[in-house]
Amino acid sequence: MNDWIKPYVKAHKGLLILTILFGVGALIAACALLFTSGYLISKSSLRPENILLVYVPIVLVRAFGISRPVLNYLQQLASHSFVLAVLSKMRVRLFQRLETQALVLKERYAIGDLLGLLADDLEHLQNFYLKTIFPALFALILYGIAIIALGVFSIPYALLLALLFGILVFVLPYVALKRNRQHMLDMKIVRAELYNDLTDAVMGATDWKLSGRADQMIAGKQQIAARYDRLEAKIEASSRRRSIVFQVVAAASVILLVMFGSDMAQTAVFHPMWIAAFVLVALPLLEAFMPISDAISHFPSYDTSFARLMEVEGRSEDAQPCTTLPTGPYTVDISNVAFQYDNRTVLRDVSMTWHPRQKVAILGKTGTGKSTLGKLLLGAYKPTAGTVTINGVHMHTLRHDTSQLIAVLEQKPYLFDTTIMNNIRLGNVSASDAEVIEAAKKVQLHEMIETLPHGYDTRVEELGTRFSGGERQRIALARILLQQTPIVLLDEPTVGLDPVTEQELIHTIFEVLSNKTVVWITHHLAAMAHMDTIYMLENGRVRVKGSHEQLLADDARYRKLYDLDYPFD
Ligand SMILES: Nc1ncnc2c1ncn2[C@@H]1O[C@H](COP(=O)(O)OP(=O)(O)OP(=O)(O)O)[C@@H](O)[C@H]1O
Repeated sequence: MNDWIKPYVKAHKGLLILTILFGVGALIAACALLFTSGYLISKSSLRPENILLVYVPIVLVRAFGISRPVLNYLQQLASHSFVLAVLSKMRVRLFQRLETQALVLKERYAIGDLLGLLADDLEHLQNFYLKTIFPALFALILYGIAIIALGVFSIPYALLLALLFGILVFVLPYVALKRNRQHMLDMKIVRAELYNDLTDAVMGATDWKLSGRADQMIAGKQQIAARYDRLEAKIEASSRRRSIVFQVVAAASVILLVMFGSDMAQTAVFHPMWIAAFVLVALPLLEAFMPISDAISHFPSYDTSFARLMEVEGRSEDAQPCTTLPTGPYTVDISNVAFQYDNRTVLRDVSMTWHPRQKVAILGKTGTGKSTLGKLLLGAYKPTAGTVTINGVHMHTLRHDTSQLIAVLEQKPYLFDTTIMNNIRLGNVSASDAEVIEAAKKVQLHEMIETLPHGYDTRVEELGTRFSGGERQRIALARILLQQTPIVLLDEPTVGLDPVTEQELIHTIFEVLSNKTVVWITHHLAAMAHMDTIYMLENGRVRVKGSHEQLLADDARYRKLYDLDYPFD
């Protein structure tokens, strides 16, 4: 937690000091306003012969009346500037940590968890300062000043007031923290469950509807929401009970100050005129103490927010990043690689070397570790044993530079809800319109785009639903052409396409990628004739390797698979 607070507090010390000065200043001005007002009322009630006799308190009331809101405003300005500056740095830090895990994000976090992290935890931390730390700090400083000020007149009264105010400043917040700790933690868990459940429900809404169980899904959500409401009601009830105790102690403090005033007046320490002044000061003091208990009771939820942020940090790649990108031509070397997920070995002793412009297929049935090998190539994971290098540089040390060397075409490329032009330009944001059109022509999309109502400025709706599978792959392929990487990784890019569209796409892919290294991950043999080397994986090992013709001739298993895919060849 310290790690997510200390550096920011240090970096914005100036704003923090200003916040404290203005905040305490505003509260002192509020006390002084009521003090001088009390004096002014008492003095005026004695009918001073001349207005000049109360001239000074009148000016002071005006001065404090104006300075209080001004200082309050300045305090808000400084505290919000501090919080916004800190939050923006925290946000950048969180995004940077998530970015290093981008390729494995979906496997590591549920989408609801991520939303909770970004929307809830981070935003929530602004309350940590604005609603908890600052008010508690101001109240504490004011508590000290009030007791010292009273101690100047009477030590016993100061001690008694220290005791009463102590209940408000220390005991009630402590009780609130103790009693609400579990409720707050439960609330955080239920809220995370709600986020998770809702994202899951939205993603799977079609399936709920089609299975005729939409009502059941809604009832499930209502149950979680009801649990959340019950927890909120419990916290609310304990806040009400604390409020009653607060009012009783506050009343006792006012009575104590009345007694103090009259005692002082009787022993002629000061004139009875000052009694009202001392009593009225209690009001802004009590107002400052009021929000502390509620604020402190939220501490456990900040704790969990910090814990989740630290967990993300702990999971981010800890390897030393490579500082210089290797220069081409590029050879990829996979040497004796093994990989485990949670102690379960999915790749064993895998070795391959891919030369520049080589066309390579990683073939194997579902679950043999093909995609895992792809992720090792992209540097998303560090191998458990062995190395994956490009011109001698370990892939997992390349981090975001990987995208300069390897482009990826997946089964379902994501199309963003913007124009086709922008969607293609994603491959290289500095590409001109002419370069985008050139790429679209190469992947044979240009004519289709020209027929759309706004041509290249036609918007791709969310998830790209207006395009067919083949068209989406071509848009993604055009992106890859603009990205200009020497290596392209294709992970089942033609799955789900009809055989004619598939063959047309394969033809385009090999035509436009002829001068690049192509790594094709698949369980199906459609593109094998274009490959220089095919590696057949089985149970995480390379069972056999060779060209399409060699394997057809020498490997019965390969031949059988080919016959299943293409029975009439
Ligand atoms: N993040 C993960 N955590 C734990 N196990 C995983 C993870 N990702 C994959 N696995 C497991 O590792 C094995 C290999 O998975 P991988 O996705 O690499 O196989 P694949 O050959 O690409 O399969 P497919 O063709 O179905 O995509 C599978 O048994 C899978 O369940």
